[in-house]
Amino acid sequence: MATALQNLSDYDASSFIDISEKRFGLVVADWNREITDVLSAGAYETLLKHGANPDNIFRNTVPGSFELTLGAQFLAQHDEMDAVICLGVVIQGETKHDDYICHAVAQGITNVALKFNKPVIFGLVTTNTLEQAWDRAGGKHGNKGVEAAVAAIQMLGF
Ligand SMILES: Nc1c(NC[C@H](O)[C@H](O)[C@H](O)CO)[nH]c(=O)[nH]c1=O
Ligand SMILES: CC(=O)[C@@H](O)COP(=O)(O)O
Repeated sequence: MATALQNLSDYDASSFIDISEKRFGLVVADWNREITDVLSAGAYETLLKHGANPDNIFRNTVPGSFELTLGAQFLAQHDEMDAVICLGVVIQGETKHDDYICHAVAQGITNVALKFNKPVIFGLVTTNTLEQAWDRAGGKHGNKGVEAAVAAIQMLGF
């Protein structure tokens, strides 16, 4: 279902588990920082809203979305880390570079989740335009950071 038909910030919290003792890593790309900061705030506030302890949320910044995978692995490798949320914004450029980044990050994050057998969430905004990115960072389509935090909570209750 396209994001235009499913607001990223709409969800049903009725089945959420107690996350007060869960430890979350936030890995945030510094590229497009003015947007990724909004995604990060959305994820952080959603975790707190549903009972996470702020002392158990560990935010780290990486240079760009391509580095999200290694940043996620740095955190996921620790047994005490329960879930990792990766947040970035890749906006189509003049070349195919954005395609390579997005595909590498999607596969890389999947590999880290499978390797360490824990939720590693793909919170990557992959758009054609800056406007589309803002639409998914607190705009008309909601906040991808909220969606990513909800996915982490839901997977911890799997
Ligand atoms: N163009 C975007 C990038 N590019 C940088 C890469 O992610 C990476 O940091 C670089 O290739 C060095 O390894 N990153 C984004 O997050 N968003 C973009 O739109
Ligand atoms: C994907 C990006 O925006 C950046 O890494 C490269 O853009 P471009 O393809 O215009 O060089």
